[in-house]
Amino acid sequence: MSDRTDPVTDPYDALLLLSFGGPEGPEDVVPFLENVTRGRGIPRERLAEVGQHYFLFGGVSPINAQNRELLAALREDFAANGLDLPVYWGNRNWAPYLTDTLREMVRDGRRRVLTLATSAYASYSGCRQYRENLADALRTLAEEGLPVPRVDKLRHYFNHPGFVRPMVDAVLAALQELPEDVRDGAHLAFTTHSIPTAAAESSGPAGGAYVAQHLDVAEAVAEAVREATGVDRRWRLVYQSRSGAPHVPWLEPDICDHLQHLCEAGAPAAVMVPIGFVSDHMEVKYDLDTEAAAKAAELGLPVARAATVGADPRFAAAVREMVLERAEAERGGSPRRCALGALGPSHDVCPAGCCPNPRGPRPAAAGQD
Ligand SMILES: CC1=C(CCC(=O)O)c2cc3nc(cc4[nH]c(cc5[nH]c(cc1n2)c(C)c5CCC(=O)O)c(CCC(=O)O)c4C)C(CCC(=O)O)=C3C
Ligand SMILES: [Fe+2]
Repeated sequence: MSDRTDPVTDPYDALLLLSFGGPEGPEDVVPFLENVTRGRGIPRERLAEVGQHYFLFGGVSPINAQNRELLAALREDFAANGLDLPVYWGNRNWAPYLTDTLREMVRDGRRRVLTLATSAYASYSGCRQYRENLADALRTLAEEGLPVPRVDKLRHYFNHPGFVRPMVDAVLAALQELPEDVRDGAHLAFTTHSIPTAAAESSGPAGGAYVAQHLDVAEAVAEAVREATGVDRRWRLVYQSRSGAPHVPWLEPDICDHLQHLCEAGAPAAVMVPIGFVSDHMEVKYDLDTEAAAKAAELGLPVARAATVGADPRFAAAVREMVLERAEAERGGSPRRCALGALGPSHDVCPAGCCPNPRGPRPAAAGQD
């Protein structure tokens, strides 16, 4: 049992890396998809199609390996900087399951947990859904008669320099992969997960945060790439991985339609920049590297795909900074909060009603409601 905290991380006694989870073999695919889509009204055909994406890669999502790497990077960074804060990992939809991890944490004596979600932006899917799953897991612990830890969540880090700068370098590296004669004319296609337009409109404390945050990041990355290359490239925020029923409007344009449009408009090349994904997910491996790459090949449009941030040491360092910053704020101090772009640092605690659940209110942890 631990009953002490490191003074610099006080009041926190653990960090929880909270992720989506993904299958690790063919037999996991269907149960994983059932976990993800329970009660969501996803059409059967869409599920069969998404299952095929996983089977194409041996039923293995890249997300778990990426999280293991991030976990190792965080532990290494904390140790190298004298931070005595244990890091645990739990997922919403696959093993290691969040509830099992929290049970292990309370058995280890952890009582005040700070959460890092592998989703950088505001939205129901990217924020409140994580908080609802935290509340469900905490309720299970209470039902089992276990101590219930207090759980907080780190602010949205989409605009943290430790998240943005690796993306700038990734774009510069992707540009180098393009043939030299089309490099300067290459468009930047910043891409993120599409969500229902209604969810986009209600995202964040005042609405519209999902798109506004992505535009802020795209602008900051495009500007840094312009400074580094001396070339002012055209850019646009586009979407991918649309799901749901066809009659429900989701954010558009889709990356494939955008590539078609670029081609018709005479663009010589494009770099796909998956700013919406913290690491390589199936959406990156299939929807971009397989589907969109095939579309580009069919169009004869040279494309490159920028790497995701993943376990970049600068991101691990950013997490450490945000942990220290939040701990200081919890102790009543006023820490400096790093942020690039125009929006400024995000709130520490989601206000009541932020990123509402489209199916109606449910208990959510780590926020004002
Ligand atoms: C905004 C957003 C993120 C980014 C933020 C974050 O990272 O959290 C994200 C991440 C992810 N989404 C993932 C997988 C899936 N998402 C689905 C379905 C949905 N996603 C949505 C949104 C998002 N999703 C939405 C509005 C739906 C419709 C159903 C619903 O309202 O819930 C479905 C069902 C099949 C389908 O319809 O596609 C699957 C299998 C994986 C794992 C990938 C891997 O294995 O590598 C990851 C990281
Ligand atoms: Fe998703």
